[in-house]
Amino acid sequence: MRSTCDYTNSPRGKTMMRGNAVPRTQALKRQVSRDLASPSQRRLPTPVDDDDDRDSISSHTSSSSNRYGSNFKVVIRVRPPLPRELQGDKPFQNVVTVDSSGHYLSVSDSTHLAPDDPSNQGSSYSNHSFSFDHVYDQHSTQRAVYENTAKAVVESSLEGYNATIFAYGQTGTGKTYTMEGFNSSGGSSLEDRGIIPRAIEQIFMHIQANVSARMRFLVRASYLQIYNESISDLLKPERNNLTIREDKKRGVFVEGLSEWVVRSPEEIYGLMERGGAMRATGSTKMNEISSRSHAVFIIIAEQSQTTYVDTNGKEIPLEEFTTLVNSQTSRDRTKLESLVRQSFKVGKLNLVDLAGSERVRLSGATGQRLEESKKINQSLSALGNVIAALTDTRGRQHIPYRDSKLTRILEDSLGGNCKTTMMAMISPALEAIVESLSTLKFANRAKNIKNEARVNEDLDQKSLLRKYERELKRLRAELEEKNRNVVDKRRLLELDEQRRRAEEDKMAAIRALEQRSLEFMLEKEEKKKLEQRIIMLTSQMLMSHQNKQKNAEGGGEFSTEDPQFRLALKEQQERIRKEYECRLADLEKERETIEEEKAQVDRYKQLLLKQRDIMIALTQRLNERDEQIMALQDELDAYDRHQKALEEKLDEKTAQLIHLQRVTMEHNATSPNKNAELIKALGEWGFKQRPATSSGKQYLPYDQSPIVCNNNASPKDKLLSADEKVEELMRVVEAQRAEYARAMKELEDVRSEKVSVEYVMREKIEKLKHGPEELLTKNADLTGRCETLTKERKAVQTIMEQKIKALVDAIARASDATLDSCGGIDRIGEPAKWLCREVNALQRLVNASIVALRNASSETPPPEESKPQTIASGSLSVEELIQKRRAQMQKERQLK
Ligand SMILES: Nc1ncnc2c1ncn2[C@@H]1O[C@H](COP(=O)(O)OP(=O)(O)OP(=O)(O)O)[C@@H](O)[C@H]1O
Repeated sequence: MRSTCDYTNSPRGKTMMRGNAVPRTQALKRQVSRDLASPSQRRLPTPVDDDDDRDSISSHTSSSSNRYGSNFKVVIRVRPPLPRELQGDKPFQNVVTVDSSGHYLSVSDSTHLAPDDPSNQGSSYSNHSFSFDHVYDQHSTQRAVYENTAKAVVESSLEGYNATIFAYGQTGTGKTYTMEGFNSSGGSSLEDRGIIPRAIEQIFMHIQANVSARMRFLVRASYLQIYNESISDLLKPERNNLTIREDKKRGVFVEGLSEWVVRSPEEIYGLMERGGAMRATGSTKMNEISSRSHAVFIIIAEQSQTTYVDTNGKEIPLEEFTTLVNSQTSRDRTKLESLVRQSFKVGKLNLVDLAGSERVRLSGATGQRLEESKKINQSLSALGNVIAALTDTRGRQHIPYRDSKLTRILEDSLGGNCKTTMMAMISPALEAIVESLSTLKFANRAKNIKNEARVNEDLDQKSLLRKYERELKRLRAELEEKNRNVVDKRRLLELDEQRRRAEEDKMAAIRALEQRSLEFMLEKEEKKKLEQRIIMLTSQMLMSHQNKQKNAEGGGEFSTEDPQFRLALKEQQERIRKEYECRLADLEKERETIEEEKAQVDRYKQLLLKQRDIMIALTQRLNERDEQIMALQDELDAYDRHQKALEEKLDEKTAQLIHLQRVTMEHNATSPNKNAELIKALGEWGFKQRPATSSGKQYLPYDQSPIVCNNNASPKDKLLSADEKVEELMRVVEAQRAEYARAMKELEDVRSEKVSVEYVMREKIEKLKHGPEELLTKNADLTGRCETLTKERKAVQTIMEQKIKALVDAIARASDATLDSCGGIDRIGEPAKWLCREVNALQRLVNASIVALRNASSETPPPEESKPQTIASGSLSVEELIQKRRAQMQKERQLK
């Protein structure tokens, strides 16, 4: 029996030709055997006869090519036979034939038989032909699968579409291998890389090629698995049992799923590896490492594109816009922001590796594997139901997306806003023919799903990239603002520095001005002095000139015997002497004043010392007072204690007295019982009772009562009767009353004395408290006055020194002038020499008085200042000056 099923001749894959078409079967059989005989000439077996074949193929092709623009593509991949299939009990039988065009495949369960094989006669035989967007045979490489199928899907995600690639198929057919590229037999190479790593590379290559100032990208990734109908985050394993939500803006999404921003393929590989390690896998008979969960790797690529337009809205290149910006002032630049247009696109790429359907009989699953198997098959059957509902020719009805987590997550990808590619994997082995056919039929049905994909423009401003851009813009503005502030601060500091320098310059100028005016004053003074000196010298010169004239008239000889000369000289001497005496008298006066001041300072010092002593004495007295106070306090305490004791004693006595009075009164009422009571009371107080005597006298007198009397020792006549005793006691009471009054008085005295002592003490304490303060104030006053006096004294001293110096200079100059006018020291006569000596003597006197002045005014004069022969301001003494001058004049003479 032979049967042929053709799933190829239907643009929507719905029209299936079933039945027993015997004549055509023969032809197909021949065709298949031809293909197998010569792979190079392999052609697609078609259910139609040879003549119709080409037409049929072209129509398929056109039908298939029509699908090229579809948003839901279905491709098949036939994996190579596995070692377990090749080395099984039965010899391996390949049942899948793939057309060389890469769009068709046929599955035949008798392909091992030659068409003319006589053993084939009468055996059962079936053939199934399918057409898909692409069919990869077992020789197809990972690269070919990616380039021909996945690349376009990834590209669309980069254009802003939602895109999904999901691998479907029986367990062990190569889903994980196709998606990830892992080869369990080991020896994985770069060429083995599957769709996910290649997609990542493509995404980052695209970014690298397109990223610019106008184009920015942001990539983030998530990884989840659906295991036993529970969603967990593979990159955050602690996040389990996640729920699926849906909203108008985001569509269907998993709440709480972590998203990871990635900047390089390496980062994303890291995530893949981490998630892959967390994925549920297990070993089954069908697959050594079998995925027990559906895994979804999500890559979201966001991109922002900036365009610039001119004021007319026409797009302009960035360079032109930059020139425009640079030509504006900073205020106008903000207006240019309206000429910047930004668009945001968000593309989402779902890379789904489904768990494989399995027949429990074949996989040998038990226990946990069996449970997993059931759940996997359940969700895959829900996926089948969704696809069936989506492709139902009766029109769109309820789509049971909510029947499983898988269909819910893939809602957008199945019939929604997405460009989807379904990759169905099959095994070429005969033993898997049932599963392969089931997969192919499933895929064939899925071909008819229609998706409506559109670019996800981020109109709601939800994209992360937009948020980042906004944040960046804000941060940049902030940075700019801060920079501006920094600049302002720097400028402020500069200005401050300039102001400070200007202030310094101003102060320096003021100081210079002050200095200059001081110098001017000094110069003025100097000038005045010079003028005086000139006047003086002129008068001297006049005099010497007259002398010279006279000398010339008298024979040209200088005569000291001339009475007129002598008179003039004497006058001159007199005048100088008076002048010096005058000045000396002034100096003496000033010296006296200073002396007085010094004496006063000494007095103040003495006073201060006294004050200090007083202070010390006061402190000592204070201490003594403190001690006194303490002692008095102790005394007072003692008084208090004494007073208290007296009071207690008095109280006691008063009580005794009252009682005695009471007893006496009662006794007076002649009551014998009371008498006994009195006797008892007396006994209690120490009055010892004598035994009764015949005479009725039985009480010792009071002065003997404190002593217990010996009967034999006490004369009977000294004993008292009761009445006598009472009388005596009355006397005693009286005496005690008097004693009490005295004690009271004493107490009063003590009290009053205590009060007066307290009062005196308080007074003294107050005095002691305030006494030192007053003294301190006085002391401070005195110190202030001392300081002022010291300052004044110093000022006077300085003035004196200046005056003396000026005087010395004047003397030196006068003597020099005198010498000059006389023509040198050798030329002057005796009187002039005498005058010089006088001058020198005067100078020495002045120097001595300076020293005396300094010694008098300074407590510890510096040693160099105490040199008597040195003038304070100059380094030479008067004698030295004269010597120097003489040497100079001698030199001049020699030269002449
Ligand atoms: N195209 C191929 N080329 C070479 N080896 C392949 C190919 N496809 C699958 N295999 C190998 O087949 C075995 C099973 O593949 P894989 O694990 O990918 O299957 P699966 O469909 O993911 O299974 P499951 O559903 O159980 O997880 C692996 O050893 C894999 O290396």
